[in-house]
Amino acid sequence: MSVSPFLFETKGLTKSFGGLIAVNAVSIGFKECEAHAIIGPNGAGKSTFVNLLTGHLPASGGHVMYKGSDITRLPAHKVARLGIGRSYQKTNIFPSFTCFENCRLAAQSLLPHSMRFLRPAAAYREVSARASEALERAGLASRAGRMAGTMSYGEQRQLEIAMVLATAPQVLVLDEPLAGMGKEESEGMVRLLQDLARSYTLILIEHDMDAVFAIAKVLSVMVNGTLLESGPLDQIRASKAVQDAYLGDGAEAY
Ligand SMILES: Nc1ncnc2c1ncn2[C@@H]1O[C@H](COP(=O)(O)OP(=O)(O)OP(=O)(O)O)[C@@H](O)[C@H]1O
Repeated sequence: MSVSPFLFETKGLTKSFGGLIAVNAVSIGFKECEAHAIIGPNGAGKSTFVNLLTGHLPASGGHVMYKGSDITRLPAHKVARLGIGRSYQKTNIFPSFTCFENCRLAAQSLLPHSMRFLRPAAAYREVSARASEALERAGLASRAGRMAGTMSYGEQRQLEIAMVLATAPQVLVLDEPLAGMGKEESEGMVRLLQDLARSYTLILIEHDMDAVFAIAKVLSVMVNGTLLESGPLDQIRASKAVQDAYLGDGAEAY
């Protein structure tokens, strides 16, 4: 039996909503510690695809493989516990809690089973340490005691990333992390994601093509639920099919 070169992989993944096939037999491989962006016009099926990847939606067909195991039927909380962290298009924080408390809650929610046997004080220390590390990694150490809802929009999106990091993931699945950000905030987020791409497997949905080109090493292009092409940045940039369908004259419209 051949060993897959991929950490995370879909095989013929399909999702229908009634008569609409939102994701149509999509097979994509994600290598360890590689930044991989999924791009495509509105309605191409990108969010549905990552919802299938992370167990937030049940697949109609096909498979999701992680470290050689079939995880297609696992619910979202079990997928998360395997080390697949996920952020959402909309901010998902508790605004009246501090940044530290938000991260601590995130860390606690995915406490590994092994840690459930720790005494409460030791578990509290471990969870607090994870929360502090995550804030530091996301560039928010100085904001630990700040009430989340009083921060700028850009910092709230950074906090969301910190909350995912607090769950000690190996894979980060980020759905439009730059959405709604101004120029300066976007630049800060790109730097953060470039840094994270050095230690995590990053799966990114993003419409900002400058950001995608600055962060991702591999691109997969979806159009109308199907995978048009998947490959290294230069291959996708040079692809006639991709230019015609997506990156051509109208690319900036997305
Ligand atoms: N829960 C649902 N029920 C019915 N149709 C849905 C559902 N979720 C998504 N769709 C449809 O599936 C298609 C793919 O949507 P999806 O949100 O995955 O696209 P997308 O590429 O993420 O778009 P965007 O870039 O605008 O976020 C669209 O036609 C959408 O209307």
